[in-house]
Amino acid sequence: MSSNRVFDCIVIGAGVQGSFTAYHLAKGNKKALLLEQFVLPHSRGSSHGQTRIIRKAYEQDFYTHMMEECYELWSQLEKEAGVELYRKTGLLVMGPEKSENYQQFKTTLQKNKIPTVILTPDNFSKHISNVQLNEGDGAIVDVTAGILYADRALKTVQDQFQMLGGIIRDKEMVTDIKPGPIVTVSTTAHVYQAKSVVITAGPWANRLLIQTGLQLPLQVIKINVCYWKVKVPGSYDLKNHFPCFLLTESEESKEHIYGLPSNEYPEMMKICYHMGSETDPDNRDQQKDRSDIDILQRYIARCLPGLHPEPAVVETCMYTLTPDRHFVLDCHPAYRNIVIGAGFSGHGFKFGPIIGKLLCELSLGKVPSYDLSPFQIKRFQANIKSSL
Ligand SMILES: Cc1cc2nc3c(=O)[nH]c(=O)nc-3n(C[C@H](O)[C@H](O)[C@H](O)COP(=O)(O)OP(=O)(O)OC[C@H]3O[C@@H](n4cnc5c(N)ncnc54)[C@H](O)[C@@H]3O)c2cc1C
Ligand SMILES: O=C(O)[C@@H]1CCCCN1
Repeated sequence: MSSNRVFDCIVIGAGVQGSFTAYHLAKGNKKALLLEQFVLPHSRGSSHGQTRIIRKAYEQDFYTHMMEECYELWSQLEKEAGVELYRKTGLLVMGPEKSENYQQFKTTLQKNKIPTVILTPDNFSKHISNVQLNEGDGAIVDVTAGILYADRALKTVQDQFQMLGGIIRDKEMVTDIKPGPIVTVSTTAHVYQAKSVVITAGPWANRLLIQTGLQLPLQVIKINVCYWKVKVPGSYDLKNHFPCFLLTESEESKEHIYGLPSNEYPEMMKICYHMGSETDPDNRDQQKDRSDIDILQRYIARCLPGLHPEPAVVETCMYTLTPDRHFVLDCHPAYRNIVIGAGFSGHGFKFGPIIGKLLCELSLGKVPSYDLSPFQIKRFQANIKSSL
C-alpha cells in the first residue's frame, strides 16, 4: 500500500470528539487521518450549532474534576488559534431544594470549591429578572460556566489539526473495518491502514461497531432545538449578563430543561428539553414527535414571562444516550488498538479537548490521565451484544 494511505492512527467521525482526538494525535507528532462521511461542515450529527454550555456544575465529582483541566485546554486552543471560543455567562442551576438531583449539583460545586453564588427566594429577582423561581426551588450560580461557540470551535480544532500536518478527508464514509495488528479501513473512496483506529461516530457508532462484532446499548434520540422570541428587546441577552440556566426538574417534567441567553438569532433565547424520541440518524427528520415542545411551552408560559411561549425557530440535533448517561471511553474488548469514544448522552461538547486527549492516549497504549472506570464498556456487561 502506498505510504500516503498508511497512518499511525485513523479517526472515524469528525464531530467534536473525533476532531479533538485527531488534533491531540497530530500534536504528539503522530501521522493521523480524520475521516468524515459528510462534506464539512455539516449539521447532521451532534456537534453543529452556534453554542453549547460549558460548566463545572455536575452531579458527579469526576466530571467536575475533568473540567478543571478542560477549561485550560479550551483556553490554550483559543490562544493558539487567536480565536474566541468561550464566553463567561454563569450557569443558574434551579431545582427543588430538597431533591436528590439538585443537592448533588450543589454538593459537587461546594465540595470542589467552585466559585458560586447562592440565590434565595428573597434576593432571586434582584439578580435574575424575567424568571419565576418555582416554589420550593433552590438556586445556585456556577460562576465559571458560560457558552462555547460550538461551530467556531469545531472549525478551529480541525484547522489546527491540518496546520499540524493532519489530513482530513470528508465525503468519505467508512464502509468496513478489518481488525488486526494493522487495522484496514475501507471507505467509499479508498482503503487505508493504521496501527490504531479511534471510532467517534456519534449516533452512527453501532453501525460501525457491528463490523467489529460489538454492539453497545446506545439509544439515538432527536432533540428539537427551540428558539423563543423575547417580548422586550434585551431582556434575556448575553450583553445584559443573562446567564445560561439548567432546571433539574419542574412541575412539567423530571428531565432537565435548559437555556442559553439570546445570542445566535437576534432577541431569541435557546431553550430545550433534555430528552427526545428515538430516531434513526439517517432519517431523523421523519421523527416528528413534539411532546418535548409541549413541555417547554408550559414551562415558559409559567416561569419565563418575557418570552412568547411558541418556538419561533426549531432546529434539529441528536443525542446518543447510554443507559447511565455516562460516556464510553474505552478500548474495544477484543481489539486493544480499536478505541471507542461514544454515548456522549447530550453533554459531551464541553469535554471535547479532554476526551480528545484521553482517546489519543488510549490509541497509543498509554495510561490515561484520568480514572476511566465510569466510562468502561464492561459496565454494560448485562446488556451488551457481542458476537466475539
Ligand atoms: C441540542 C443539543 C444540545 C447540547 N448541548 C450541550 C451543551 O450545552 N454542552 C455540552 O457539553 N454538550 C452538549 N450537547 C452534546 C454534544 O453536542 C455532543 O455530546 C457532542 O457533539 C457529540 O460529539 P460526537 O463527536 O460524539 O458526535 P458527532 O458530532 O455526531 O460526530 C460523529 C461524526 O461521525 C461521522 N460518521 C459517522 N459514521 C461515519 C462513517 N461510517 N464514516 C465516516 N464518518 C462517520 C458523522 O457524520 C459525524 O460527523 C448537546 C447536544 C445537542 C444535540
Ligand atoms: O451539557 C450541558 O451542559 C447541557 C446541559 C443540559 C442538557 C444539555 N446539555
